[in-house]
Amino acid sequence: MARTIIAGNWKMNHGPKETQQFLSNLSDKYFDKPNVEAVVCPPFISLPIFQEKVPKWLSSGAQNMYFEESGAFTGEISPKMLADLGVKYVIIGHSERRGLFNEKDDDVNKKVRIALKYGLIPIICVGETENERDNNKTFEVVERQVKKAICDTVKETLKCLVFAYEPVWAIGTGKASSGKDAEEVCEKIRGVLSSMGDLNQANEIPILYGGSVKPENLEEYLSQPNINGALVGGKSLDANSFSELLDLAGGYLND
Ligand SMILES: O=C[C@H](O)COP(=O)(O)O
Repeated sequence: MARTIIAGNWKMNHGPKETQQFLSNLSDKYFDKPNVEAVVCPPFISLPIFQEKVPKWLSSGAQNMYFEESGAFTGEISPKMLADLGVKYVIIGHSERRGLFNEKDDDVNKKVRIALKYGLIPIICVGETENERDNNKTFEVVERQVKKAICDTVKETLKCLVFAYEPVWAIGTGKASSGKDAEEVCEKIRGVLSSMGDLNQANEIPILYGGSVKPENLEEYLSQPNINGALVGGKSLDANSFSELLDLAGGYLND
């Protein structure tokens, strides 16, 4: 059974000062829950202060990275730099990277492979646009994204991956997918993973849902057999709502 993860993606929000404030607000609110792994992915510039102040029960992630180790790549951050800083996770292939920065399946694959080389756990984002959904292309798109993201990775590394199913139309729109619809796609993702490795390995891979997750709808996703947590944007920015999500997940899993 895959572990449960609640991961916050701050996107381009919270510089070092706000990061410090967030962590100090969070420390008054939340206590370690052994059954839920909590992750926050701040912007690059806030990662050092986050690493310095983060409580033991909270893990860090980057929101992106480049697929080369070093060199003349102005403005980029390498996997080695993230690993040296002690960052644990890295989001790869978020739809904002794919859509706004023209990131292709092939780039995603290169990033996944080098992340694994440096011991970073990739949170690989997949998901269809509204137009693709309207044209019944959801399964086809997601299957392609999953397969391409991990092609040429060794079978043994499958267990080091995390996937996030984020329908593009649900991100930041307040138009969350229903639990049932998200489950169908996450079940499909697990099936694809199983066909590329084996069922046991596939069952160990956390598959998160992302897109307008909030305390009011979290349980709808956690109650699905193939959804193992959430990748949260807006509601992870504030220590109150983020800790509420963690508490709800911890409480739900204990019931
Ligand atoms: O990475 C997180 C997702 O893009 C979801 O963002 P959201 O919770 O603001 O819809």
